[in-house]
Amino acid sequence: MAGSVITQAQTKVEFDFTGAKKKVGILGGTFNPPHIGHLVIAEQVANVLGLDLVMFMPNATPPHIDPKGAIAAKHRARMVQAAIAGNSHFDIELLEVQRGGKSYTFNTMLQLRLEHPNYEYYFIIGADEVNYLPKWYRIDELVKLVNFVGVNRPGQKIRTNYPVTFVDVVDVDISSTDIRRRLAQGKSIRYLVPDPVAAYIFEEGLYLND
Ligand SMILES: Nc1ncnc2c1ncn2[C@@H]1O[C@H](COP(=O)(O)OP(=O)(O)OP(=O)(O)O)[C@@H](O)[C@H]1O
Ligand SMILES: O=C(O)c1ccc[n+]([C@@H]2O[C@H](COP(=O)([O-])O)[C@@H](O)[C@H]2O)c1
Repeated sequence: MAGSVITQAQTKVEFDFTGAKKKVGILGGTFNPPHIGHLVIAEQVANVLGLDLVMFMPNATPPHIDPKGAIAAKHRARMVQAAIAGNSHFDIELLEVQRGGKSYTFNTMLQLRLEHPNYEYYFIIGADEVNYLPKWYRIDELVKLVNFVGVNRPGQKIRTNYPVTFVDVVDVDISSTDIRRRLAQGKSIRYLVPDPVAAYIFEEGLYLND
């Protein structure tokens, strides 16, 4: 009897060690600044797909857009930290900020998969990025490294031939562009970003002269 209990326990430990991969979402972004839309999509995708964790990953230099107007990565990373504080299944991934240069997702995911062989990755992107996937660096190889998860975004129709899992989220019509514009015009951003992010923006005087 005791022997079989021990055998069962040993079998279970072996199964957990070798078989069960952690399901980890990644929300990559410029986060210039992070806003409620980011938090909503991360939370709802995690909930629907049963993710153990979502890593918010600020880039260093965005690979495809003119970085003019993107404030220093250290500010964007601190704002992400402030935005996710208090949610135990959100965390920050600083690999791209530490590596510097253009943040190509293919390079990042190769590195992360080497560092965490027991993680299965789900890379979350909004509809605008889903439509842009054909232009991503080494996209045909990248789709084999991660599971892409696409979410709806107001004003964006989704069209893609790439393997993307769609998760329907509550429409949140908020963008970093609009928040920067509001700040430059002296308009309120309250409830568009978490309070600690707004506090950081005002303390540091970010975006006021855009
Ligand atoms: N309101 C939203 N609904 C759905 N997806 C979103 C939303 N906001 C951002 N995303 C997605 O989150 C990721 C990171 O977004 P990013 O940091 O570039 O914010 P953004 O609001 O798109 O910024 P910007 O307006 O400066 O382009 C992207 O994949 C983007 O599509
Ligand atoms: O690797 C690429 O070619 C690539 C092209 C466009 C976007 N990305 C990544 O997609 C994420 C969202 O990008 P953005 O510009 O919408 O913040 C962010 O992690 C980017 O680094 C990556």
